[in-house]
Amino acid sequence: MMMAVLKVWVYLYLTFEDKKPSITGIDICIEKQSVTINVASVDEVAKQKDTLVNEVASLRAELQQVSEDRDSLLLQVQTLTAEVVNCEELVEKSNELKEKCFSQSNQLMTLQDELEATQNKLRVSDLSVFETKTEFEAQKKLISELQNRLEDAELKIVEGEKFRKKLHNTILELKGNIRVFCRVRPLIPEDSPGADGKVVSYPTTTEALGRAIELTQNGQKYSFTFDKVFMPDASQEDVFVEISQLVQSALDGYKVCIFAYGQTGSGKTYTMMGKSGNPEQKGLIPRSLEQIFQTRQSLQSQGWKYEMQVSMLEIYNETIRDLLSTKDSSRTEYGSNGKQYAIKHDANGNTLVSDLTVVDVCSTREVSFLLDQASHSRSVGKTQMNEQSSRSHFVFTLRISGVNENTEQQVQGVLNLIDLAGSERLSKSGSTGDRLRETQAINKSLSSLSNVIFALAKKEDHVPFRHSKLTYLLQPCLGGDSKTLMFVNISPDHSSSGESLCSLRFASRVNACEIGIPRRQANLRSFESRLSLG
Ligand SMILES: Nc1ncnc2c1ncn2[C@@H]1O[C@H](COP(=O)(O)OP(=O)(O)OP(=O)(O)O)[C@@H](O)[C@H]1O
Repeated sequence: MMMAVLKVWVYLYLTFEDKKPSITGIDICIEKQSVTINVASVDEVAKQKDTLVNEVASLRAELQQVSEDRDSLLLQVQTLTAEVVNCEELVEKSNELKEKCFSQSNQLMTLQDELEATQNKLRVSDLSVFETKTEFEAQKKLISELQNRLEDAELKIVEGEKFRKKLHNTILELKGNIRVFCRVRPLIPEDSPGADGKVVSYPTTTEALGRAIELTQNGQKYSFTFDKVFMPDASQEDVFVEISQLVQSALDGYKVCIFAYGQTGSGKTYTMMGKSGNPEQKGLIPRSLEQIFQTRQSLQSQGWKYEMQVSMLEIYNETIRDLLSTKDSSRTEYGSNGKQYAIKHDANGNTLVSDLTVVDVCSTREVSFLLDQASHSRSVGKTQMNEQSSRSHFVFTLRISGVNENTEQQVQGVLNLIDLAGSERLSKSGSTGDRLRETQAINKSLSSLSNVIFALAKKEDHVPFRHSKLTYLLQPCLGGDSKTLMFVNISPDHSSSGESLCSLRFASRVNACEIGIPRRQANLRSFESRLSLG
């Protein structure tokens, strides 16, 4: 570009310099012509002059044209110079871009290398993913196989556990002992502050697991073993599962008796009745009834027809009260005449309480209604131990009479479910006046129970069943041929450790009692319209 501009300059200069001598020559020539004016004719001179003037004019015009051309070329030169500057900038930019391009192409090459390396890696990964996938599929198959095996094994365990329980029950039946289940309730807000639940512990050795309990009192540890120990986290369902077979045997014609023993507030009512309004917290009584009515339904297909009768009583201050009686006056045994509610046992070991209201029932709903009715009638008192302490022994009895139309077989079973009054000692209950009398009466029946247990454990000839209404009512369960289970309920509160120790000691003695082998009441049809209390 620079070269082009230079060339234009040189051309303009040369053109101008080229014309300059001819113009100067013309001027000289004119002067010379003037000198020779005398020689040539005026006309010729004039002619020559005109010619020269014209020539000068044309040369001037030509000069003008050249100068204009020069100006235009100068303009072009300026434009071109500006363009050259632009071009130079562009060249600079282009150089920069070239450099950039170069570095980027370098980068690109590096990236390409990297891409290639990554692609190689990807290829390798793809391969390993494929291998992993294949391995995963194999593992999945293995897991599914193991799961199936586990399910089978679990099923076998459940079956084995059922079988174990059955054998265990059979062994216990053959031994003829009263079975004892211990249940420790969780700590509740009402427990004394600072209670840390460390009073009770549970040994974990294979033979002790789920059966042993240790209680620490004044730094000393006392160990007990029962047929089953339920820790505080055991649900109502967990507990029911363990007694469901026993309940079932009432339908097979056995006398079954389950009672809950323990100090006030230890969880007896919770275990037996549970909390109403919450299906998960239903106790053993409602659950047992549900199971019995369900099984009754399923046994129909085998030709069995059952009739069931319910009675409920409480022993309060050594007095029997009929909880299902609709007449207020006849609710206690001294209501209308002193002969009411006399306890009698027949030769078959069945118990009858005279004049007690017995209601035929066909469904769980009917029994629930009766349970509500009974709970209203129950006497509930207040002591320092438990705001809503039940001060009476509650006895629920379901009599079952079954006939098989196909085999003509007849069975008579009884299910007694008993929630005993609190077993606390007088000094601790803080009772005075009426409450003291109540506590003494409760203690009398519970100490009678203890005496009966002592006598049975020692196999004494005379067992003092008649010393209290409770023991007399329970005579067939404690000394006869029924399947009897006692729950000993324990509070984990450290302030209850003394009472808990007494309860556990008593329960141990109960557990050692042999009451004989349970006898099934089954015979061929000779149907009685009313069953006596078992
Ligand atoms: N296993 C448990 N889980 C949760 N709460 C429980 C459990 N056992 C007992 N409780 C609670 O502890 C409190 C006392 O229980 P409960 O009334 O059953 O004692 P109790 O032994 O029947 O007393 P009483 O001798 O006065 O009848 C209740 O509030 C009950 O809900």
